[in-house]
Amino acid sequence: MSISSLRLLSNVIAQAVDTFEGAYARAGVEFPLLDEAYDPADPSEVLRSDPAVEAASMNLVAAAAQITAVARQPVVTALVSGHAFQNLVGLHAKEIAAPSRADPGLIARILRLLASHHIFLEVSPDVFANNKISSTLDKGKPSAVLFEKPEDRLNGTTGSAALLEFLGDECFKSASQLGDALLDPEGEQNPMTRAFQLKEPMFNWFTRPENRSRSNRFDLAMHGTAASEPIELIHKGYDWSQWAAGSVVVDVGGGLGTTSMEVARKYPGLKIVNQDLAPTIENAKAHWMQHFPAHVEKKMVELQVHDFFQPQPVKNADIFMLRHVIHDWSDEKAIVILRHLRDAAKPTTQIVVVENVVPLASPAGASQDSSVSHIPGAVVPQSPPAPLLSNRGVAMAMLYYYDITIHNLIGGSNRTLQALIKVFKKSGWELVRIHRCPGPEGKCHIVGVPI
Ligand SMILES: C[S@@+](CC[C@H](N)C(=O)[O-])C[C@H]1O[C@@H](n2cnc3c(N)ncnc32)[C@H](O)[C@@H]1O
Repeated sequence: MSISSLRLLSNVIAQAVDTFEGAYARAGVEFPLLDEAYDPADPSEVLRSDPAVEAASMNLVAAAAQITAVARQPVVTALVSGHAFQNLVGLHAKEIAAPSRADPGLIARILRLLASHHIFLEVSPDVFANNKISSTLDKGKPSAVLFEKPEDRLNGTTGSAALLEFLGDECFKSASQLGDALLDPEGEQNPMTRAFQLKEPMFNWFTRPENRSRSNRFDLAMHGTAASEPIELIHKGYDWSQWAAGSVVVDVGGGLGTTSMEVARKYPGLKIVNQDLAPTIENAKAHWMQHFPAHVEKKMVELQVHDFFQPQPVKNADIFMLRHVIHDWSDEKAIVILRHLRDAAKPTTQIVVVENVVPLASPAGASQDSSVSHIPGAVVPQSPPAPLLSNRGVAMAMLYYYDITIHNLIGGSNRTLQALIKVFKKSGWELVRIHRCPGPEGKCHIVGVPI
């Protein structure tokens, strides 16, 4: 990369800063400070989801990461990346070292590492406080209460802390086995199976009584994905209004039913069937009674135990929705799931797969290739400014981290469009349309009809 490319990157950064400055000045609010606690309702945080601010933020993150990669010694970048898994460990400030009976010196060193990544503040030597980033994980309870009843620690939280715990536990421990599995082609290929000595896939293992707290944490963690992917996005792609009252939406592997609940709130005439494994459906019943009892009382939602590797019992579905489900599984298993839905479908049934379509990092990456350009929504409308990577690099890193994490846990993958088309076709569905939701993550609603 030449010096002029560095200049181009710094121009991208300067332009993004201009956009931030203009938007905050016009709204008359201060830009949020990192040293303050996080409050999602604060106008300065709300303004972050303004489309222009969001786009500028993506460019700024991508350019800042790219200019860092160029400017820093390559070996230092490689070594810092090699330690990146440590960023996933969320810890409290020094004063809770006593109830946790951890070594306060070690706690301080870990917190200092996090503070160096702008997570927590070291306000004076060995004294740490929350900042905006660490406070997103606050469980809202004093540490004495948390340690008195650790099994209740996540109750009543948004799910962000549950998601981080899941990343630091099952995901991190599984990731430690990825290299060994790769270099042992004759041995066990699934990193989580190696790490936890499993005899069954993660989700079946979760249903064991001794894993109830892991399963509860996972359900809450999935609910917590709403923090980075606002739940209203379900209305910003697929057109739910095309379906008359009485139409049946089956949320396959729906978890607590967070997404179908949002659909039902806006279209209360739709009948929801939320399907999942038994322990999750038990949690889903409590979740719906707490958050949308009216729909339960009107019998407009059925919370049904169903294993999606078995024939689909609902034969009158208008929509089968699968959010973050197909990406959990290998092609072979995803085809079994979708084939059961195809066998139960009416000619007019649609499937709506809610997940990301992975852009390649190559120059053609964002738009995929011309063989798919006839599919509405296949081509990404906007390319990032040069010389940013076509997939916006580190600004989209989460997508690629999750891709590898899903592989480590259960052998699934975040798929490219071509891979999705293939899986749809092999299970009797034609991928007809993609709705790209606004926002940094680029979540897609991928629509299929029976072949
Ligand atoms: C990644 S989560 C997504 C949950 C939900 N759709 C959401 O977006 O929050 C995958 C879901 O698939 C469920 N699941 C896994 N194996 C299953 C099976 N064999 N049958 C039914 N559900 C299953 C899990 O319990 C979990 O709730």
